[in-house]
Amino acid sequence: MREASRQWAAGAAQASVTNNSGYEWANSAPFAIASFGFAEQTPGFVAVPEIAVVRRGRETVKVKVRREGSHSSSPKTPEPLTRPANLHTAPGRMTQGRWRASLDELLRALRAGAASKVVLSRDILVTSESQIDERLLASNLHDRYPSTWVFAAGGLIGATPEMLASVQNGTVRSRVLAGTASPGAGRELLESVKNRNEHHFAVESVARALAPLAEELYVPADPFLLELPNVVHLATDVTAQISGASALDIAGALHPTAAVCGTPTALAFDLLRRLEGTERGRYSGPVGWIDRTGSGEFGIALRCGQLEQDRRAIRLFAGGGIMPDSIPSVELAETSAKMRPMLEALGVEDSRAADLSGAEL
Ligand SMILES: C=C(O[C@@H]1C=C(C(=O)O)C=C[C@H]1O)C(=O)O
Repeated sequence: MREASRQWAAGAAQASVTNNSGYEWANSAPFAIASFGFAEQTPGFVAVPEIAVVRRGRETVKVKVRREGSHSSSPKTPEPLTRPANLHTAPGRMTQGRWRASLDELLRALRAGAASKVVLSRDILVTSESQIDERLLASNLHDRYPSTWVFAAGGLIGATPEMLASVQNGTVRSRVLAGTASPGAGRELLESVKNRNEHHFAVESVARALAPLAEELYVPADPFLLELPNVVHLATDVTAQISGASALDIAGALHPTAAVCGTPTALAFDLLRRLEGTERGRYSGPVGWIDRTGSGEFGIALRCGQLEQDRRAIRLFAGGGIMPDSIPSVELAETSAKMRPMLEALGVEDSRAADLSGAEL
């Protein structure tokens, strides 16, 4: 991410911008879309669209980018949206059975004091007889989960409720989530010591990463409830004033938070790498956009799936924070609930049955 930040700062600064829109903010064009791996070795994805339609509130701007020496291609007429045909769910690399076995081992390690919290994830594979149309998925996610940030970057598509870093003229906002329950169980969630501790680790990891960079830092004492159609989360909005750092720099400094890795970071990372039988890729990494001035938004890539090369399969991921007193069946149900948005967006009718059919217990 550091390298991406350096290259973007050097490249975008040279862009000459003609702004006919009448909107001041359009001077910050061009915009890049970027997504990075959970692990540092995973290749990232950065794209500067030749034509981008950028909307802020009610204001819409069409941004055209022409690279020196390249001819601008004329835009193609978009194909109509298509639904995937004959969807089938299959076990992922980390089946429910493997996940359970890993969870048991992880609980033993946590109870022996190996770490305080570790996020353990699993995956399922959804295949289709036709190519999966990411525009349809993004549009369905946006309709059903309007309070989330919907993304599609290099075949990684999802609707995340968690904002790693939103940066606008030196003001940084981070929405930290950790601690999850079924919709309607918010009161119990707020009173649950296990969930409050789990949440505290995540907030602390964000505050600790921002503190050395920030001129001002505000961390609310208590979380609020973020209600979504599939789950309810404990949430804390951390804000800071940081000058001279771009959205990429700040997202890079924050990642990985304890919401997706654990506490302490290095020990949790080693444990999850050993116990997760899947490669996370860009799931749970930073995903978002940045403009020429360094302002931008990077969410954490959650509630998402990665399209396979031929676009006839998509791998869905979900995880949860494991604490020494976690109850396996509750944690498993939580990962199923977190896969629901993507299964619904694909048009899988019974998402619970679909997850189970991909389970291979
Ligand atoms: C890891 C995921 O979600 C994260 C873990 C949470 C938890 O353990 O309670 C809650 C929100 C996210 O920070 C995921 O959705 O895959």
